Amino acid sequence: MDINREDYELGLPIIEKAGVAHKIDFREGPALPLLDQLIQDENKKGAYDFVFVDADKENYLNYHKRVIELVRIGGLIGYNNTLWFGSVAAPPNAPLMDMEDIRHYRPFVLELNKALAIDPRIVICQLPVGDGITICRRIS
Ligand SMILES: C[S@@+](CC[C@H](N)C(=O)[O-])C[C@H]1O[C@@H](n2cnc3c(N)ncnc32)[C@H](O)[C@@H]1O
Repeated sequence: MDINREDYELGLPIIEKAGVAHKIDFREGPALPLLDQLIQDENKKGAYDFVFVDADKENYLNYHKRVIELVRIGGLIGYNNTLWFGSVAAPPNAPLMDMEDIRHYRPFVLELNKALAIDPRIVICQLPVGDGITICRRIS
């Protein structure tokens, strides 16, 4: 899923070169209504092995509420940017807080991180690579 087809097409040559294009069912549009459509379909619930979320940070928690229903028990969900350039652990007066994007999205990433940490349906692992990826394994 991506709101922007051009972003998907950017990676498509690599997907084709890897010989896996036939596995892609690309959906263009905002992810929230697309996910809502998917969870209406009982056959899609618990049907996915792995979901990777790397889109608008404002909606990460909304994505989690839906994606948790789609991934199977034992399956994985990855959330990108969960360190948000280190800002999630930085003091409010750290120089990086002067950057508009960092300041704006930080509360959403913090909200997600806190919600994941106490969600009894998953166990989580924070990978401090790149901008931080939280891997969640659904356990119930
Ligand atoms: C940082 S890019 C990551 C793309 C991909 N994961 C990659 O690594 O190539 C973020 C993507 O989220 C998409 N995006 C932003 N808001 C979205 C939304 N509401 N619904 C679906 N996709 C969205 C953007 O179009 C963009 O392609």
